[in-house]
This record gives sequence, structure tokens and C-alpha cells, in this order.
Amino acid sequence: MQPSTSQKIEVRGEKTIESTAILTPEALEFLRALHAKFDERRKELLIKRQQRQLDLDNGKKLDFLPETKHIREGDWTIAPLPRDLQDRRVEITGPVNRKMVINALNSGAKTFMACFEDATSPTWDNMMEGQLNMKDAVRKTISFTQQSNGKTYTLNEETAVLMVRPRGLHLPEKHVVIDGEPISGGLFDFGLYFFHNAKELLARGTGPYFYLPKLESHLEARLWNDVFVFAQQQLGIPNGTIRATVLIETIVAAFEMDEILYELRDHSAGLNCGRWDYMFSYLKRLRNQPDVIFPDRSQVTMTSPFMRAYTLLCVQTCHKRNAPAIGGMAAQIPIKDHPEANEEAFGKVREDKRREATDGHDGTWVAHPGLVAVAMEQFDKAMPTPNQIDRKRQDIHVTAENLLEVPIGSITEAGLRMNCSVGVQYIASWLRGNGAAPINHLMEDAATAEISRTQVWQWIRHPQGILEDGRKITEGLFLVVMQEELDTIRQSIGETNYRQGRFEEAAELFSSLTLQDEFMEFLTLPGYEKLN
Ligand SMILES: CC(=O)SCCNC(=O)CCNC(=O)[C@H](O)C(C)(C)COP(=O)(O)OP(=O)(O)OC[C@H]1O[C@@H](n2cnc3c(N)ncnc32)[C@H](O)[C@@H]1OP(=O)(O)O
Ligand SMILES: O=CC(=O)O
Ligand SMILES: [Mg+2]
Repeated sequence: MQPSTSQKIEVRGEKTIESTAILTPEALEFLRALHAKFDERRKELLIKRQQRQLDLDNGKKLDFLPETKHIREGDWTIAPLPRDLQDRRVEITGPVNRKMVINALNSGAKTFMACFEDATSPTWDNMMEGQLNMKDAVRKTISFTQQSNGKTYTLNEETAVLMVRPRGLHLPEKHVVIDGEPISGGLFDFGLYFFHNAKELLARGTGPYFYLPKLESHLEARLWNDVFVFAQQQLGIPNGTIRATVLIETIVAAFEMDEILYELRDHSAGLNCGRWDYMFSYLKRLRNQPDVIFPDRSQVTMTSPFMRAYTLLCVQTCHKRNAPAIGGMAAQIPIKDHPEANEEAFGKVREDKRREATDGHDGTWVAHPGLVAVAMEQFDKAMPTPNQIDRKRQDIHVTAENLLEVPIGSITEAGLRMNCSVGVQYIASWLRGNGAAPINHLMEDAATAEISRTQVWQWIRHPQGILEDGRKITEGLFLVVMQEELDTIRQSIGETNYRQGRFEEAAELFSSLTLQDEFMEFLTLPGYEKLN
């Protein structure tokens, strides 16, 4: 389909200094062309996700695809990596607010993944300010003064390489409407960053680099590849300039890693193990299979056999294709004013990064500047070269059964309480416009809230959803626990903060998703209706 110039594009978001700078007539035209060419296909792919869900509900077992065996067995590699993506041993991630963008770029990490997705609540202001922050960061003119203490922030001489994570294919951007339909959030975030910055990035010796979240199949990777080809043509820049790392963070994508790299081979920058969404996706997609039930989420770790199988398969698959395999996010963040607890948290991150580096990952994620050195030390020790793609790991043998092995453990009242409390605290933070929240000294983002509410949904409906003391988890028990956890939050933060903090709305959203039999694909979809 050719872009239709007759489609009417309407901006419904408030006009601000930021939106005026970003939504220029040329940028809107570019978005309209992307929408016209790709939105139908995006929607078809979302329908395919639901068709696959029906198959799984009907008992179909996930397996590697027979029709793409030739790709898995073929001899091919991705295009050579650009110079500045050779060494990615430590990547910092974070939301796109101005101060954190500067702090992340100055953090000493090799790259910074600026997140328009799960670490950012997609309010109109956040999205527009985020795009302007990206534009200023690319041009190295970004600065910030904190009103409360007058502290000023500017960029260091040497900064991390910038990568951008647009929203997933399922999320709309309701503030920009084309012929009455909201534009895709993913195309919007990608399109604006690419349109404003691709040429400038090239002139500066780097490139438009992306992270692609929540893909569920190689056909979705094909869509993104076609988007990249088209976008490059539109701006008249060489094919293969864009490079993208795909997050393997759905159980279904774990069966298509080779195929995803293959589809994107001219534009690939490898794969990443998005562990938190991966757990969510495993639970979500297999929720109606009778043998699948998770223990407390604190008992599901990176050493659980199914998680280990998936990360090792990722390393092996990537290296076979000369692609980097990036590790994931340990949730611990520094604990101020408590040296012992802080050392314990750092110890957990150290161990996580040591395991990833020795397994063969080429880099990893940290959530906080205070953890860059911890991760760097482990990768420096295990990886003296810029990456370890040459370690082909032919010794790894991962089967479909290994990927699907159900984790064992117990379901406890504490686990149920934690899911309710953390889920509500995170959703409240997200509704207030903050998508990355420190809760109980852990970094929480949308993926952990998704795991929390999905677990409770399944425990209520699964015959084995039984606490270790023998009580069945029911709607009634959930509602009692939820109310008690809300009361605890209210007592700990005080009445005013509680009322202003959108906690009741968050609890209502969590509860309605938990109590309705029809499973909601993403909590951020109904949540988005509540955002400005
Ligand atoms: C499952 C996934 O998708 S994981 C990836 C998505 N999630 C993320 O990216 C979360 C990233 N992390 C964060 O957002 C933050 O670390 C939080 C919200 C968890 C904690 O942030 P804070 O409460 O500000 O922590 P803290 O007070 O210790 O911060 C100290 C300083 O480090 C900065 N900082 C903390 N984390 C980051 C970060 N990720 N990037 C840049 N700067 C950061 C703070 O801005 C603060 O700066 P200042 O001293 O100049 O004021
Ligand atoms: O995006 C990362 C994840 O762990 O999910
Ligand atoms: Mg994720």
C-alpha cells in the first residue's frame, strides 16, 4: 500500500513548547506515511497473537516452527556491527526525563537505553518531553537545573551510546489520530526519534539504534524490518543504518530467536534477555494449561531451569549468527543509609552479572548509575575482548521441554500480599506519570506489575492455586488481602499522600483485571485510558 496523502492527521494532545518543536508538519507527514503503510499489518499481527493464544488454550504445545527449519539450520550471519556497538558490556536503562537522561549518558555505561516503554508512563507530556530530550541529547545540548537545590546537569565529554526503546506494537498513542484512528505508540516513538535524529546521528559517527520490546514472532520482526527499510528510504539514508536489538521477552519468541535475527539481519544488533516480561509472558500465554502454575514470584529466579535454558539458548543462537547476546536486569538498586543491606543488594547484582558474563553474554543491563561499576567489574573479568561473540557455545543443548519446564516452589500468603502491594504501588506511580519506581529497594516497572496481577488471576482460577497452609486462593481471599494491603499503604504514607497518590484507582484497576474471567493482554491498555 502506498501512503495516502488524503488521510487526515489530527493532534489531540495539548500544544506545548515541546510538542511544537517535535510535531512539525514534516514529522507529522512522516508519521502519516508510516501509519498508512504499516498499520494494517500491525493489527493483523496482533490478531495472530490471539489466534496463537487460542491454540495454546486448546492444549497445543509450543515448539520450534517446522516451516522455518531451513533458517535455523542455514548458514548466515547478521551484518557486521557498527564500531560503537561492538562493546556493550554495561548498558544503563531508564526513563526519558531530562535529568535521568543526562545522568544515564554520564554514568560510565557503554550504552544508554532510553525507554519510552515500560520505564515510562506514556502521558502526553512524558512522550513529548522525552522526544525533545532525545533531540537535545543527540546534539549534546541537553542541560537541566533542579529547582529544589539549584544543581545543574550537563553532558560529560564522553557519553554512553544512545539506544531508544519505543512502545510495543499493542499500545496506541491516542493523542495523534489518523482518519479517526489512534496511531500506533511504537510507530510514533520510533518515527519521531528517527525523523528528528537519524541524519544528525550519522553526521556524528553513530546511528539510529533501537531496542524492540515484546515481539511475539519473526513476522513481527519482519514488520519492523520493513518499517526500517521504508524509513531509511524516506530520509535518503543507506539501508542498514538502523540497528535494533530485539528483546526476547515472550515465551513464544524464545522459539523463534534464529528467525527474528534472520528477518532483521541487515538491521540487527542482537538479542537481549528481557527476563521480567519473559516471566509475565510465560504465565500469560500458558495460563490455561493445566500443568502450568508458578510459585511466589520471588522463588522464580534466573537459575530456575526454564530461565536458564532460555538465556543459554539466546547466547548460543546469537553467537552462531555473529550477534551480541545482551543479558537482563537485576532488580536491586542501591540502598542508601544501610551499608549492610546495600552490600547484600550489590552482592546479588554481582552474582547475577558474574553468571551472565561467564555464560557468554556480551553485555548486561543495570537500572542505576551506582551499579555500573559492579557490572563492569564482572564483565571486565570474564570478557577481556570487546565482546565474546567468538565463544560459539556449541556445548549448549536446549530443547522445547527445557524452555517450558514449570518452576517449582510454594505459594505463600506473603507472596500473595507482595503481589497485591507492589502491583498497586507500581500502578499508582504509573498513573501519577512515573513508570519506574523504587519499591522495597527494588526497581519496579510495568513488567513486574504484570507478573503480579497475572499470578493472582491464575492462582484464583487454577485448582493448584493453594497457599502452603492449605487455603485455596479465592476471589474472597484476594479481596481481603488487597484491602489490608491498601490499609497498610495508607498508614505508612499518611492520608494526604494516599488520597493524592491514586492508590484506590490503582487497586480498582488491579482488582478488576484480577476478577474478570477474560484475561486482559496488558494492564497498560485499560491503564492508558486513565492517563492524560
Ligand atoms: C524490566 C525492564 O524493562 S528493566 C528496564 C526498565 N526499567 C528501568 O529502566 C528503571 C531504571 N531505574 C530507575 O528508573 C531508577 O533507578 C529508580 C526509579 C528505580 C530509582 O531512582 P531514584 O529513586 O532516583 O534513585 P536514587 O535516589 O538512588 O538516584 C540517585 C541518582 O541517580 C540517578 N538515577 C537513578 N537511576 C537512574 C537511571 N536508571 N538512569 C539515570 N539516572 C539514574 C537519579 O536521577 C539520582 O540523580 P541525582 O543524584 O542527580 O538526583
Ligand atoms: O524489558 C525487560 C524485561 O525484563 O522485561
Ligand atoms: Mg520488558
